[in-house]
Amino acid sequence: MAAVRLAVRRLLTDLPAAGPVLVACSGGPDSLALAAATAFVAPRLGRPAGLVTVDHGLQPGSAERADAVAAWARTAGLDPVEVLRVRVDGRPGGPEAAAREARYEALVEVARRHGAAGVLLGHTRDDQAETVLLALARGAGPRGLSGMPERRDLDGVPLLRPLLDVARDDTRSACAALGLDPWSDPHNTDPAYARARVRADALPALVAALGPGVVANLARTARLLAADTAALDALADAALADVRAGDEGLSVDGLAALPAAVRTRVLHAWARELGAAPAALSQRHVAALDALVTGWRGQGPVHLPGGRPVRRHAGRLLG
Ligand SMILES: Nc1ncnc2c1ncn2[C@@H]1O[C@H](COP(=O)(O)OP(=O)(O)OP(=O)(O)O)[C@@H](O)[C@H]1O
Repeated sequence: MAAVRLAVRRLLTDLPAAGPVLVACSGGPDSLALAAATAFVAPRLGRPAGLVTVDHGLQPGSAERADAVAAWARTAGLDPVEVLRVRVDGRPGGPEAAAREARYEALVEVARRHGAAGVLLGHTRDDQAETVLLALARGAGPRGLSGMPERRDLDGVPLLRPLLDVARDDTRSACAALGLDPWSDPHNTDPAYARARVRADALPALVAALGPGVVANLARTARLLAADTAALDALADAALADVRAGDEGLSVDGLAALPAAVRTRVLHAWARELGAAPAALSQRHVAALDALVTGWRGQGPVHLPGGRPVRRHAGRLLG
């Protein structure tokens, strides 16, 4: 419990914005331990704290579970406490992605309504290690290997992850020590999901082969790469401003003079500006844009996701 409380205390002490924090709680062990720690720590720091639980309506008994989480939260002194019932069907993508999208939409709405300083999520160090391993396996670049950020703004609402350096075993022990009975999400153990297989098989195999430090080390790699990625992103922001050729696209000479790591980030940012959806924009698109600069042999336009063509003409990239 001490580790979880300390992590929450650190986050709340450093939080600049006024207003309540809202714990997003599924009823699972990680977010339940987070909610319990927040209920303890926040009043001592003079910070109002509430809880939000989302009922996706996808599993039998989900409404009762959400109500039980909310009832517990009220007894723990959290206020406001809200159960948000969301509709998941009719959204694109698989059911998991649709549920996540609906959940984040609802969390942002409730945070805005309460003028919240942030929404607290229960991702742990183990979740971070799994994320890094999954990213490595799909050949991700430094951004993917940076894992989940400790803080990110979604539509102006800070999403905060205070437990990224807390072991999952600690959240489980904290729940046990408090006599809480967390809910087990069947998806977490369903081998149909890559993350569940990493959790059940891949990470334990790595720990067995390389030692117990592996989980913390993977999370550390994420932190190191997050810092480097942020620095490169800042350089790329400045470089994009430098290579703009007025309204006439980007200067090829300016782009060619940049280090590749900065240039590909500039091209990625510019493609997003031109309307390419980030999720659809792959390394392949960016490599094709880069080839217009560094591998020029008179090739035709590059078609960004969404169909917009980018061509090279008279020393410029035009979108
Ligand atoms: N139904 C929900 N309602 C509110 N918040 C949720 C819900 N589901 C997930 N979250 C938030 O998102 C975080 C990550 O959820 P996810 O299901 O990916 O992870 P988890 O490791 O199973 O977490 P937990 O043990 O808390 O369920 C949770 O810790 C919680 O903060």
